[in-house]
Amino acid sequence: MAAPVLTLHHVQKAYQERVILDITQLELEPGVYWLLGPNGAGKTTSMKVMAGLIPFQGEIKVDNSVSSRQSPVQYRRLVNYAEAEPLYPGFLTGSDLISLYIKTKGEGYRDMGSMMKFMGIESYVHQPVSSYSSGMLKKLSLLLAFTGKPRVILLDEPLITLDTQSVPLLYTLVEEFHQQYGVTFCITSHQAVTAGSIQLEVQGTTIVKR
Ligand SMILES: Nc1ncnc2c1ncn2[C@@H]1O[C@H](COP(=O)(O)OP(=O)(O)OP(=O)(O)O)[C@@H](O)[C@H]1O
Repeated sequence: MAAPVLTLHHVQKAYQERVILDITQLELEPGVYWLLGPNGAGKTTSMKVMAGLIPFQGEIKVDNSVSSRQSPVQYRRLVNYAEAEPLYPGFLTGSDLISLYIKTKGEGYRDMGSMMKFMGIESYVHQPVSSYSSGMLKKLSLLLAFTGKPRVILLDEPLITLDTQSVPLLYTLVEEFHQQYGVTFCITSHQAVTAGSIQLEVQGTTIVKR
């Protein structure tokens, strides 16, 4: 059995008094996970918790060493997150955002220029994001999730607004980053995710392996 990449220990998240997540222990070995569950089950909440973006009780560790609680900055460099509906200040260009991410996350596994070309965003990357369609914005946000040298990449609803030509490109990147760089993925989607071989399900307040 491979060592876990992500370990959730006594993780609890409540909005006001309502408990949304209550996970005693969950260990994710290296892999590509597809997080399933009906509307309102808690998938986005789980992603935000795992990304260290919202307050929660308990602790999450990367590689059993970097703690979301004790080393939040280092933790966030190791866990990248792409939101379901990304929002950025409209006056910034795609290039501004890419430069900012590279500055904070450091050099990536792959050259950003070739990834931009691969995802087909190089033709509009110098325009302000206020001029992007929702699909153009989505592609940019997905690309930003591949910056730096993360151990885990969380993709919340990556397929929404993505055109049919771009879906296999995303799967290729997921496969490459998993196989070549050992990145673990956790993907939420209401559509079948062919790249996701291991299924996780949000059941009640817990995440279980199917
Ligand atoms: N900021 C918030 N404040 C209060 N309640 C919230 C907040 N965000 C989410 N919730 C509630 O938490 C529950 C889980 O929401 P979440 O967005 O995680 O579900 P989801 O599984 O991602 O749903 P969907 O499939 O519709 O995207 C829902 O009942 C929702 O109303």
